[in-house]
Amino acid sequence: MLQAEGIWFRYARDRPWVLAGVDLGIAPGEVVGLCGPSGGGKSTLGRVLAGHLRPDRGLVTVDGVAPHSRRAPHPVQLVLQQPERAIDPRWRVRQALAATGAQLEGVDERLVHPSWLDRYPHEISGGELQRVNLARALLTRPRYLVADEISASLDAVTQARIWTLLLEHCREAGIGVLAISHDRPLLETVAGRVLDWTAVPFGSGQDG
Ligand SMILES: Nc1ncnc2c1ncn2[C@@H]1O[C@H](COP(=O)(O)OP(=O)(O)OP(=O)(O)O)[C@@H](O)[C@H]1O
Repeated sequence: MLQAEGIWFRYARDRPWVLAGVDLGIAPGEVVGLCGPSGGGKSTLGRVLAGHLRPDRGLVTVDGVAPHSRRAPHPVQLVLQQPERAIDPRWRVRQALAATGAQLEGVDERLVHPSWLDRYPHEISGGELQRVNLARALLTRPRYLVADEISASLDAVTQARIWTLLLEHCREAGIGVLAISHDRPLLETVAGRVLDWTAVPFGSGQDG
């Protein structure tokens, strides 16, 4: 179980709280959608869950344990909207995948076509690069995936393809997913339940 309990976070002491007492639980293999207003703190929560940001208060645990080892890949992997910002443009796809430390034989050809391996990021399409980015996260064998607007810049067909691949992999491996998107119909298609932060706003500037 991925559990976030009483998470408070702000980017600086003189800034308003972005997350103010957020609780969230995601079971293995469960797909949870998160939508809400722009600037509401969804991406911030994703970064806290994946260990990129440390909460000011509260705890994130996976099966009751707070992930902490810097040597092992984090059990919660974050996949972002712009894969070109996540992958070094000077690396070929093969090198970007190998940097995870995993064996490349483990790369699923449904996600990454072998012909892409010797190309640079600018030599494959945006949708293909996002598939490489997703494969990179999956190669670390995460327990949970935070998919933050991963298909927002893609056309409808590519978007559907990415989500089909992601859901297939996560179902097979029992990976829980937090899907963050402005696209509520998309979330209702991919997720078992959708949390709407419009109804319960965070980041409303509470002091605490
Ligand atoms: N690195 C940062 N430094 C300072 N403030 C930040 C930083 N990143 C985000 N913020 C602020 O934190 C708040 C929440 O941002 P966040 O990106 O988490 O919201 P969001 O719900 O994901 O928004 P969107 O739907 O537009 O992506 C916003 O007010 C934003 O300006």
